[in-house]
Amino acid sequence: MAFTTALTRHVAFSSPLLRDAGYINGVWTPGDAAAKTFDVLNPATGELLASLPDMGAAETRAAIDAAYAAQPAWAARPAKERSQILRKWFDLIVANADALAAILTAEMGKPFPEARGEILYAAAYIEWYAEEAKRIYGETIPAPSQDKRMIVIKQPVGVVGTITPWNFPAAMIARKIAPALAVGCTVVSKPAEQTPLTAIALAVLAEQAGIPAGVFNLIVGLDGPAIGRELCGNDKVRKISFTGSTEVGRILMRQCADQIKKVSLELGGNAPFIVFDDADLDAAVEGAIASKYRNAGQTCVCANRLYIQSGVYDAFAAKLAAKVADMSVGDGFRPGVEIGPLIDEQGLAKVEDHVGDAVAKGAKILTGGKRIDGAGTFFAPTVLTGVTRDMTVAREETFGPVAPLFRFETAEDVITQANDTEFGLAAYFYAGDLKKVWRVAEALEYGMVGINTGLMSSEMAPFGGIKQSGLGREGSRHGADDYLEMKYLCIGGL
Ligand SMILES: NC(=O)C1=CN([C@@H]2O[C@H](COP(=O)(O)OP(=O)(O)OC[C@H]3O[C@@H](n4cnc5c(N)ncnc54)[C@H](OP(=O)(O)O)[C@@H]3O)[C@@H](O)[C@H]2O)C=CC1
Ligand SMILES: O=C(O)CCCC(=O)O
Repeated sequence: MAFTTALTRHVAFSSPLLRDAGYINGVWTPGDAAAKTFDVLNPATGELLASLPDMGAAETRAAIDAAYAAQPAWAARPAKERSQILRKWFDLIVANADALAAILTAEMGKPFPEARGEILYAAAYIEWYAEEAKRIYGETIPAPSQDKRMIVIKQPVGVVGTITPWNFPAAMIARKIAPALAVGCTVVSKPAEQTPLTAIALAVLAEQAGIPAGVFNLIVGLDGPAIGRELCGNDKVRKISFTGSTEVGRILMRQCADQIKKVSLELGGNAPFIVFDDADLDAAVEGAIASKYRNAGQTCVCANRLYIQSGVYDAFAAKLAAKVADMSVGDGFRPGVEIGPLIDEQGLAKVEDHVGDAVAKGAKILTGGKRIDGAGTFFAPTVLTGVTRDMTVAREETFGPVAPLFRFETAEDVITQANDTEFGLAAYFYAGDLKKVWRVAEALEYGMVGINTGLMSSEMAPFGGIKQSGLGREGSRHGADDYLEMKYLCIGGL
């Protein structure tokens, strides 16, 4: 049986959106590996949700061939037509938001309202790039002589391979596929093994929207490395777009080097969240909760290190701990739950390890600090004080609901500490003084800086990092550039 009653109990109304297959060249196919399957579990209960075909390199190759064959005709369509098809996909996703959110909560664990928010966030990227499809402008350049004209046109890069993580099973796919399809690329997409069902449901709606066969292909499977090797090594694929760990990003970049394949990488973070003495403290606490505990702390832009200036350290810690202690933890389908399970045992073990290391080196637990016994992979939302830079939480992304509070004295000192990491994705700070706001914003070595806010993601803004947090930007008008080649035309003899 492909889908279990544990799944249909939650998502019975959305079963028309589910298939127990990958999607290659417009056909739902179990692939050559039909005999092999893999299990999708609900992290809140440990229950089996579905068994899916475990596809690998052979199916990936078939999908690449289909995408390669479909690409010229897709690119040749007027931009307005591609735009209208994407717009229809957006409309269908919004119309099915509850059903999609139920699938997402069942396989990933985030609370249902948060899952619904993610579905609408994912849809917003599709809407945005449906609009941008019509605005891929070139340029004319004043020529150095009268007999010439110089023009730049933009063309799609070709077939794109996307590899995405489990923490945003809808949004990460949407923000890669939408710009790719909008500008005329075709796609072979591989979702994380923990969360393939949301991807399948999005593909079902893509088919209904009229996205032609071969334009969007989906491979589901356990063997990420084998699928990745095929995507990176196959010369019909012209670009890889990846979101996930820095470690895997590095592997993919190396694998793409042989063919000088384009890469977009959205990798790990180690976000500082700084609260200065002159900040609005209540707003800073709200911002810290929004940034730190969103998705149970499992986002690459979650605050990872909270730096609090001495004058407000104790007051901030007390206010934050009081609110965090009240957060409701549980199955994401239960009304009122704010923190769902972590994705799996491995994720839970990493969080336990970070807290254990901090406590062993002298940190104090104000609230939380331990796993919650039971079937699911739950960790109590935690606040740690007395945290110092020799602790693992200072260097590594925890990816869990743990707020470690560091104390600092001066702006110069905190900027040095905040920048003392190989990562450079997101940073946040709360301050009142305008001069300080500018100075600190400019000094932070990050791709994105939230100032007096803990949430800044939007399809309208360029999302991405510097240093070892990645290459390229997703969202905004800049996000389309990652899927375009520039071609210079020089017309002579005029
Ligand atoms: N930037 C971000 O948003 C994310 C960061 N992370 C960070 O990474 C840590 C580990 O999480 P994890 O889920 O293991 O992240 P990974 O980077 O391992 O997984 C992300 C995606 O990459 C695939 N993948 C894994 N190995 C390869 C490979 N060699 N070649 C091609 N694709 C591959 C995975 O497939 P499969 O699922 O089949 O293994 C999945 O689809 C987290 O604790 C967190 O710190 C994790 C997720 C997202
Ligand atoms: O962790 C991630 O990579 C997803 C980022 C979510 C967001 O867009 O804010």
